[in-house]
Amino acid sequence: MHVDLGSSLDATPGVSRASLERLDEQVAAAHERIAAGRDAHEHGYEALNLPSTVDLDAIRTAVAPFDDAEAVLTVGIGGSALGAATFADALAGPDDPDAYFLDNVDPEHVSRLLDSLPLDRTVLNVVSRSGTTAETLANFLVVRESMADAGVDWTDRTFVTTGESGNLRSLAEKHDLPSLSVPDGVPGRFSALSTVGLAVAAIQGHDLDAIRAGSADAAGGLSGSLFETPAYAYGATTYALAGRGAVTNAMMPYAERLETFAEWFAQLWAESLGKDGLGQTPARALGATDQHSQLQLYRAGPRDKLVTLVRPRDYSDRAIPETDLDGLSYLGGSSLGDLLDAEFEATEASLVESGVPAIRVEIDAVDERSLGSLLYEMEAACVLYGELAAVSTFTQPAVEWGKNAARGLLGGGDFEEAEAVDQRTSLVVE
Ligand SMILES: O=P(O)(O)OC[C@H]1O[C@H](O)[C@H](O)[C@@H](O)[C@@H]1O
Repeated sequence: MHVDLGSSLDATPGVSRASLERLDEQVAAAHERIAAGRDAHEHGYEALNLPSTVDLDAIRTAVAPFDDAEAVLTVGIGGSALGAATFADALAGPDDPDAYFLDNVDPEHVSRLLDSLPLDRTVLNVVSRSGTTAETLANFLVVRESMADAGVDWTDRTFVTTGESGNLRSLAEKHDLPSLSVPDGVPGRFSALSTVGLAVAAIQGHDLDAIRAGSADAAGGLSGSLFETPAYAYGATTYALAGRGAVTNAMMPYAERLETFAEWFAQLWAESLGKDGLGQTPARALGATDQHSQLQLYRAGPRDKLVTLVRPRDYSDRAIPETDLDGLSYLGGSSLGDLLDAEFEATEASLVESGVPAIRVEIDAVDERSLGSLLYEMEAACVLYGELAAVSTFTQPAVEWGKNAARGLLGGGDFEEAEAVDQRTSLVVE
């Protein structure tokens, strides 16, 4: 990824080149810590070793029985869905099996989706690192029943990705299902480049080697200076801006195919860095669409934001037909890509003009190699930010609290968090 920090210099809030140079000493120390964590295979840091540890052949072998699939339905949530969905939405071609994701338990949505799928030609991909997430297991039971009702032997159509033990692992063993393991030490939101994120890409026929090559390039490029490492430039600058008041980070790709990437980024940034009263709220926007809605706030609202503008440098373009319609001739002979690029640059300039910090992130193209690199570098940026902020990047106690409360309410165990539900105050207005 290519990072241009220029539009964040001297904004309000903003950083100066001198302050980034001072911060670079802390970046060097954080880089040492990250390298030591990777060498010792520590929890979380291990995710940054995935380019060399992921077993692509194991993924290909696990999905080989499903080479006739017309659709792949992933049942998973959070880190067990968003990485795979990012690849699927970015890379999908017209002849690929369709990818669907059940990452919610909205009953109407689940029923409608199941009614629309050719279940006898669908692969069911059940993913849960812990093997205990209620939404995932409930959806799995519902899909399994639908398959049975449709006369489909679900054991022929299902594969599982989970930890070495737990409910899902036992189920896979009991029914002799093809399965993959979630690698040790890799938290869900850092697992896009592992078995968790790559199995759907394999079923869709995408180039796993190129994804890995892109992430390996990025891993090889990590150095002790933010001025030499795009991932650290992004992580250090977003950290510095948050400390100066930019507590919201609007992630705004200018490519429809990267819309899900912004969702993936939101989980990575929010769950990893939202600790101890610190963090930076990820907002999701899409260029150019959200120029016509959210940009007003970004430019003229509270001075608590930075905008990350993302775009591919190369894409297949489409010409705009010539026209003699009054006032529109300037569009004719141009292209949709020219227009989108102009919108990107105009938006960046408008933010600079009003003093709002922006960071420009460019990738070569929306392809396997660039995505492997982009996801790896955003993970490295996040880990660096967490080191600089001294937060526990790889845990999510606040999320676990809510999971326990919900499980307790459903009678899934004795969880004291569930008591808080009865203790809430209500103030009803009808
Ligand atoms: O993969 P699972 O164990 O089912 O977890 C799925 C998700 O559950 C929780 O909400 C965690 O906070 C997320 O980080 C995780 O990605």
